Amino acid sequence: MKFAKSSEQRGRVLTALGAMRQQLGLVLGAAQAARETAEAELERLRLEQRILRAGIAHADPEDLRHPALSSVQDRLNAVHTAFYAEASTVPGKLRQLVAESAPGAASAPPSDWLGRVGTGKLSVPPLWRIGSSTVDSSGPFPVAVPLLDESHLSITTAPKTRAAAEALVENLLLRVLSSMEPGAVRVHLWDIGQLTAVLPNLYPLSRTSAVTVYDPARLDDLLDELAGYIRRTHAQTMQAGHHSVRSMREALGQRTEPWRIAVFFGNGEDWSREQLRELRRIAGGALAAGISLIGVDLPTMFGGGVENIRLVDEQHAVTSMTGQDIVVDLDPPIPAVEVSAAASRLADALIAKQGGPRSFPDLLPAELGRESSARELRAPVGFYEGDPVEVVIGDATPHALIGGPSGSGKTNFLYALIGSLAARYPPSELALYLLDFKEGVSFAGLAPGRRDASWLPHARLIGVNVNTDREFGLALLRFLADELRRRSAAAKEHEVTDLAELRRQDPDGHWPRIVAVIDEFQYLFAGRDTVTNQATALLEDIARRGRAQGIHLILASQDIAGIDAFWGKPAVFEQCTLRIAMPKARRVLAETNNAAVAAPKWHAVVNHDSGVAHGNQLAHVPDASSRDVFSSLQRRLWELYSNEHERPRLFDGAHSPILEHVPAFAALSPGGRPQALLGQAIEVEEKACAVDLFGAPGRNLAVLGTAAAEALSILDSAAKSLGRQYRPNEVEFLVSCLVDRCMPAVEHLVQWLKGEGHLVSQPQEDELGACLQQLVEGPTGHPRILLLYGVDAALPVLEAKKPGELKSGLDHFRTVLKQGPTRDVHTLGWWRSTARLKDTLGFGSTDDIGAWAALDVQGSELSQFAAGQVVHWSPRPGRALFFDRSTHVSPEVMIPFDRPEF
Ligand SMILES: Nc1ncnc2c1ncn2[C@@H]1O[C@H](COP(=O)(O)OP(=O)(O)OP(=O)(O)O)[C@@H](O)[C@H]1O
Repeated sequence: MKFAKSSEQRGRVLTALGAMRQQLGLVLGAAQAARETAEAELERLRLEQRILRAGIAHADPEDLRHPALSSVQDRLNAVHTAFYAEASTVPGKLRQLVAESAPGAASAPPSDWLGRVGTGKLSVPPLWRIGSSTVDSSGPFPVAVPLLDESHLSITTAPKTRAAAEALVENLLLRVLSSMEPGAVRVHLWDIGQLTAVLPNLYPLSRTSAVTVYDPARLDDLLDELAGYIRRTHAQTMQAGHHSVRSMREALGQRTEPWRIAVFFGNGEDWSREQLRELRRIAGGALAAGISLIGVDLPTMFGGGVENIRLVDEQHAVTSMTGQDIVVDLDPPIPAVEVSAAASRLADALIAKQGGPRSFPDLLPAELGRESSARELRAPVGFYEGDPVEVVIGDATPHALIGGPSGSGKTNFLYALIGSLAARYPPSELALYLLDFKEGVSFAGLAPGRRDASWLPHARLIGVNVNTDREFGLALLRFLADELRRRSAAAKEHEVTDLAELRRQDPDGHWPRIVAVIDEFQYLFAGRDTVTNQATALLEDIARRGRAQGIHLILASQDIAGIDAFWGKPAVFEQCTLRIAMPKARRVLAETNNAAVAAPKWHAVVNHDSGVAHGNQLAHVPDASSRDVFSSLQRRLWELYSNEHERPRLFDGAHSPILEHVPAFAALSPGGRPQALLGQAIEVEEKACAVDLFGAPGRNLAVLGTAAAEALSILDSAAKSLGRQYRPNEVEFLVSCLVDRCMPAVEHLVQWLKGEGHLVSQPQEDELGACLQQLVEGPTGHPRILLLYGVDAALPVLEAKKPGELKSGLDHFRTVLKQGPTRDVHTLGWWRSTARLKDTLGFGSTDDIGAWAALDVQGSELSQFAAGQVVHWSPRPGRALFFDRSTHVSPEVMIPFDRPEF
């Protein structure tokens, strides 16, 4: 049973194996057959190839005997017939294609369009006619080449065909300029050999922006311009999320930039390696920026898309569009007079459209305050050939440097910029801090004035006449550095790195971009002193870190002086990547960039590339600073925003404030810790310098120096401000004046104090000793303020001891200074020299004078009263140096209040 089963199994296996063998045989047989067929086909194709190469007439006799010949011949005959059947339809198809792709002036005969103004706006015809060709009896068909947005063109001439090449280019340009609306296309012409004009018939257009002719020696200028333009447009289109000007135009449905055609007439000679490299680079990026290049006899091939036209003779050419075998009959040149007349008409149309020279209102947007500054600030400052030229303050160009000699229009430029920005961004998006170190009041009009009550709502601070108050510049820088820190901290808290992100994360925060304009900023560095050192450190910090936090500097100066000021401070200079050069400005742009030398009056070279030539953009800056021009915008902005925004702080170095007008004085009232106001602090915020008179040793004040008006002002404001903090009969002023010419002023103060209901006693010189003794030895009682004018004059009397007495008046005075403050007796005294103060204090410590205000006293004399530190102080009228050891690290400059003379 078992045996039967296994033999059955074996039989099944053998059958299966047999079947498989048969299948394999079949497969192998088929493979063999297929291989033979393939080999025969290969043989046939090789034969076909040989015959095609040599032609049947010259074929190898061996091949003519080849068994596959007849099948090869059949196939070739079939292809031939099919080709000619198809070819007869080609001219017709081409006619149709050109009619569709090259409408109007792009292909029609000149008589149809020459002299008419084009209307093309958003798109350009893809093809442009250059001539025609004939291949069969069906007649000529048009030959057209791609250009704008599509391709570059490379033309090579044969001997004696140069004029034909020029006519070809001229015809093409005329077709383009006549198809598109005025201003839509700009042509740049450069010819290596032409010392007169290139394409002279187009000359009428060269007085407009439509055609610019470059001097043969200034190829670099053209290359720089094109490279700079490509760079700018690239940045702009990428930022807007597009890869080319064309896609941006199509997406936006509006033209943001004109098309450009740059024509280079070479002569086959070599260019410098650098120029060739630059040209190839330009060719690579040009089409995306809307630039087409036309090269005639150039020693290089263009990168990017290019079509070639090779002139065979004066009327004929072959092109890469049509292939080597088709000869193109070039369109005949248009008569010169007709070209000139048409060019004039196009030029007139463009000029009419551009509407002549632009003025300040043309810089302003249709609606005020619509832009957001989250990413950057962008505003036009002028016009080039009718088109606006913008300034961008943002990531790549966080800070600006403006230079130009006196009278070249820097201030006017600043007004144009400020106006254009303020009109676009509301004050919640843009805060301006404006400082002018010039002797003058350039920005004063932006603050409320007597003639015009309006102010610029974006301005937070306006500093004028600060030429002698370098400390005010320092104060502004300190303020900006503090704001920088505040913003950095907020950014850290929200875990973001820049202003745009911070604003996204903190939509309710108030984070405007801050623009600080400092005119004649080099004053900050005028002197080898602490102001210069501190200003340098602060400026570097702000310049380096301001970009991310939306704090921007605009530094203006009369060129050399300003640039020299950067010696040893390259960080600031390098961060100012936006350069504005007024005509004849030197050293604002890169060393080899001479654009400012050639800039006409009332123009500026705007350069966003650290002054390198390819970044040059020339702009005519409209008059923004003459009467009523800026102020009419200011009034509109003021009407729009002044309700929600405070008026700017005006710091005018030429005018000292009046005590009674300052907010710190108005805020004083009885009840707190008494505070003597001495003058105005040189700070961004309006703030007074004050001494706290509390019950601790040293809470006395010494005024030092001979400048009587300032000394009187300081003591006057100290007394009046203290007076405001006591109720009637609460405090006693003991007033003694030992300087005759100051008597009337002191008397005036005494009357004022009495009028306020305060107790006033006026000890005479010979009573002073006894009075001082009384203050020390008598009962404490009510607070007393000792006001002593010209203490030094009293010293001889005070020093004298009365017979039988152990202590002199001076001894009592020293005790008053030492112990008085803890007994509610504070001395406010005026010494006319530091030596006399030293004499007064004797061997005692200078600590008893806890605060002082120095007038015409040299800094070196003051260090002993400032804990031994080096004191930099060059006395100047109307200013004092103030130090309070309980609050100051180092002394600060102060402006004594204005005190009417008697
Ligand atoms: N673009 C302009 N169009 C018409 N007038 C202008 C223009 N720019 C400046 N001006 C006029 O020229 C004069 C000098 O200009 P501006 O005060 O701006 O020069 P500046 O370079 O700031 O000179 P300085 O450094 O001496 O102050 C002013 O009277 C101004 O009105």
